[in-house]
Amino acid sequence: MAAAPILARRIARSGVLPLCCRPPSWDRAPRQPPGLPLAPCRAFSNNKIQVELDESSGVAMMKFKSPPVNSLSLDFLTEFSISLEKLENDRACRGVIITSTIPKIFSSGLDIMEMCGKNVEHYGEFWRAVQEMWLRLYGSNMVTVAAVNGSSPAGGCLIALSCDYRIMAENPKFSIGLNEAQLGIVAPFWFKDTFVNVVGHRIAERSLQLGSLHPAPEALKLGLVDELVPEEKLLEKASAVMARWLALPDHARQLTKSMMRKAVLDHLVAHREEDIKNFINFISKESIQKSLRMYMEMLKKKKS
Ligand SMILES: CCCCC/C=C\C/C=C\CCC/C=C/C(=O)SCCNC(=O)CCNC(=O)[C@H](O)C(C)(C)COP(=O)(O)OP(=O)(O)OC[C@H]1O[C@@H](n2cnc3c(N)ncnc32)[C@H](O)[C@@H]1OP(=O)(O)O
Repeated sequence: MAAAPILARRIARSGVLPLCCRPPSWDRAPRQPPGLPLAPCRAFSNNKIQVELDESSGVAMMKFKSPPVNSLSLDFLTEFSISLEKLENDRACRGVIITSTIPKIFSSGLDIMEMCGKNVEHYGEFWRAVQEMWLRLYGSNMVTVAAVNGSSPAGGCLIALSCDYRIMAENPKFSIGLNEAQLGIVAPFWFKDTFVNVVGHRIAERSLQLGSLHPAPEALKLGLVDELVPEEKLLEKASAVMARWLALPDHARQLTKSMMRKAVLDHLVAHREEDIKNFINFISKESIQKSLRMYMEMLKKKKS
């Protein structure tokens, strides 16, 4: 466990080469000729994320398993970035499906405790890890499909928004959205840009100002998710969608993805340090700390 902060610092300081700056790895996994025995499944599991790569299809299944709510702590974010990096560098992997092992929760977003009562150095390290995760996921050369099998507020929604395709369980009790305004905080420009790129400016403006969490059927209407399916069919559907996307030549799809996302990625890459300073200044304000504490109390009261 003591290695985690060191690892976090290492990965955070190493800098990321997002999609737009990396040479595309074209046609990564050759299709296995029919008749050969199935290629083995390779798995690696850290504390909070479990990954299984099926070499015959080139598809990895990434499952969040950090109870109680898959909150995005510094350790979680570090594991997430490392897992993405491993898959990105693995020529056998062409796509990743992201889902959760926790019933009813995809991810509860950034871990609020990482933003409460800590020192400036910690805030900087944490925010760099949030940036790193997004740069890797939004800039990934792989096909990324989010199988959203539970609620997905704020940072959880950002993960889904950063994928190429979103399928959500059709349970109206599950909601998704960038609800930062409800916590008295502000979604940074790159959360906003990712949201706008998915749902368009007007819907994003209204939803962000109100800090809305949209129940699954509403999320579908807004285009925030691409389809709803019964929960038990979610992974089957995600695999079918993945197969359709992987049927295209990798290089054409990757260059198209890069063209669509480059401006937004470049914006953060060019302003990374300034963005970290803004976060530190913002989150260190006593009024913001008070809002976050009140929000956490409200969450605890809701339980009792
Ligand atoms: C112009 C100037 C601009 C400058 C801007 C610069 C920078 C930007 C600044 C800040 C940006 C920050 C961006 C933040 C993004 C985020 O992601 S914030 C997190 C938002 N998340 C939420 O609001 C979710 C809150 N949680 C819930 O709604 C529910 O917990 C749930 C996920 C729906 C699950 O509900 P349920 O199953 O009923 O579980 P509980 O509510 O009982 O929760 C269990 C325990 O987990 C704790 N917890 C829940 N969420 C979080 C979280 N995100 N972080 C930490 N802990 C969390 C909860 O308190 C319970 O704990 P206990 O068991 O009571 O100890």
